[in-house]
Amino acid sequence: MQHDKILILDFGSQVTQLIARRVREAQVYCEIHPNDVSEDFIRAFNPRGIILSGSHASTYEDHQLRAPQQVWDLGVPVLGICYGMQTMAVQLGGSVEWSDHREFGYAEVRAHGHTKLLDGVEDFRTAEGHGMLKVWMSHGDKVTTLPPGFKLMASTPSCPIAGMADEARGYYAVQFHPEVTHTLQGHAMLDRFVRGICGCKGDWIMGDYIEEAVARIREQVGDEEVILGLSGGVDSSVAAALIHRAIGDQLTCVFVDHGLLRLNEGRMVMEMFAGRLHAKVVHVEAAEQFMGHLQGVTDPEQKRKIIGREFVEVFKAEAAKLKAADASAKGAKWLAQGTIYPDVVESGGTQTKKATIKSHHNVGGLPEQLGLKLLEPLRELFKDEVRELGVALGLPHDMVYRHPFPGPGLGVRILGEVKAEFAALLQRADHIFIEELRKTVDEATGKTWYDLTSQAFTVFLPVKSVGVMGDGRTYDYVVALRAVQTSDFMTADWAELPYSLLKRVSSRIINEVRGINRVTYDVSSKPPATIEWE
Ligand SMILES: Nc1ncnc2c1ncn2[C@@H]1O[C@H](COP(=O)(O)OP(=O)(O)OP(=O)(O)O)[C@@H](O)[C@H]1O
Ligand SMILES: O=c1[nH]c(=O)c2[nH+]cn([C@@H]3O[C@H](COP(=O)(O)O)[C@@H](O)[C@H]3O)c2[nH]1
Ligand SMILES: NC(=O)CC[C@H](N)C(=O)O
Ligand SMILES: [Mg+2]
Repeated sequence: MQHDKILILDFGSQVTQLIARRVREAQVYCEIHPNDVSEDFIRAFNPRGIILSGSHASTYEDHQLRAPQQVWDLGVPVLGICYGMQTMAVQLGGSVEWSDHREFGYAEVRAHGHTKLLDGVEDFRTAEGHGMLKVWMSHGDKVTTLPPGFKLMASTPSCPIAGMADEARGYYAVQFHPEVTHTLQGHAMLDRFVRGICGCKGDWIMGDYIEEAVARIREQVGDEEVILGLSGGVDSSVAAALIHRAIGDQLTCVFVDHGLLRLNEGRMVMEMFAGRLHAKVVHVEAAEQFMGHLQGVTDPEQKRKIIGREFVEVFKAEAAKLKAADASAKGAKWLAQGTIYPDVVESGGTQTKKATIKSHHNVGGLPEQLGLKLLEPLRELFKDEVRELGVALGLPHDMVYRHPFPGPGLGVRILGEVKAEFAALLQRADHIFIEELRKTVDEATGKTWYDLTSQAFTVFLPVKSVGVMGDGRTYDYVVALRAVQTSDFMTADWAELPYSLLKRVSSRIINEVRGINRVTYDVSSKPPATIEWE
């Protein structure tokens, strides 16, 4: 199926991904590519419209950072946002200047004249009858001369040209950021642009996408065998359900129990996938192997490396077994992964060198060592689209809306040396915390505290403290509860859980988990802390 497509050219803004999110919410397919893609690429992409993102750069300092000429030759509508507006102005004959008045944050913008983009889109009206918009601004430079053919579309007192349009050519530009949620009508504007102005149909719907994805997987894979690392997390579960829908028993899922999973996780995953979906799942009991190699190791990075290495070992062994068991000696030719669009965007192009805070581990990097081709059916989707797809595939809501769980599991939630007895205590304490979060409804929003937090878990501290229970002295371990709210996991705030909830969790853990006599709550944000403790 051919979808109508929007091309987003990225000039390096921090919020380019959000443009794509908003366009997808308007049910229009779009992709983000670097601003300097080749003209052939643009022609082949065949967009119905193009959006130019913001940037940290200035047009009068960086003379190379421009939209390719093809953008203006293609004859499709173009929307410039912030730097995208400034480069549009400069490239089409207007001008941009440095301004001593920087605007950062909330602003009120007045709409001028009638344009297809802003007509009827407003937050309030002034006494004089001007339509006003509440927006988010982040700029120092501004357009000072309109390019020929353009008219004024919006202004603020300090930025007289805050929006401009050449409607005959379908060119629109705004100095503010419609992609961030602080711009209240931003969603409406982007929807207007992609559907109303570019004429995209709005055919990007997850329920319909299943059929298309299934056909594509069948075509790619043919009659070959696929293996997939199944973690019970959202991405790998949805990938498994989708691939299973496409090729049935040609898919073998490998679920590795390293002894560091959540309570009852192994049973839950097997019931779901083997029991309900009738997918082939190999349940690898590898607790001894992982625990054996972790014995005596206390350094967090070393623990992560060992766990990553053992994942690879298990996979190699399972792939070899599969090959040996296959009478036709074909064996698995494909490794499926739950890679999603943010993974693709974050690992592509414009990344700067960053310090290693911790080495995240999953089974990425496997294909080279295994000699398998890579199957990544979710690589075009954002997390919430993956979730919608999961629901459309019939996975239960609770599974699809789970908090993420790191590959190394409880291995990075037991500080210092990992021991089976610590894991057993932690599993039970964590289970109580999650159960109470799921049960407790916030009156103001009507949502459970599980849904109001992005990630919540319990950390085991290998220190003992003194307590008193039933008139006797206890000398037992301490756990910390952690609950955070975040949209991207790059920064996070600790969640302001109700005291009554914390009280119930604490008293249940201390009463029900013998071996723990003290519960604390982690009140650190990221940064400077990280979400996990190791
Ligand atoms: N216990 C495991 N057994 C098999 N594969 C695993 C296991 N843990 C992690 N993986 C693999 O590592 C990948 C990356 O893990 P990651 O936690 O980023 O994603 P996820 O578990 O699929 O989803 P979520 O982000 O919701 O936890 C998984 O998709 C899965 O293929
Ligand atoms: O698949 C994963 N493998 C890992 O090794 C790993 N380490 C951290 N995380 C998750 O990443 C997010 C950010 O965590 P940090 O603030 O602790 O770095 C949080 O959601 C963490 O749970 C991992 N996920
Ligand atoms: N966010 C942006 O795109 C800013 C563009 C430009 N550097 C300015 O400050 O005006
Ligand atoms: Mg996971």
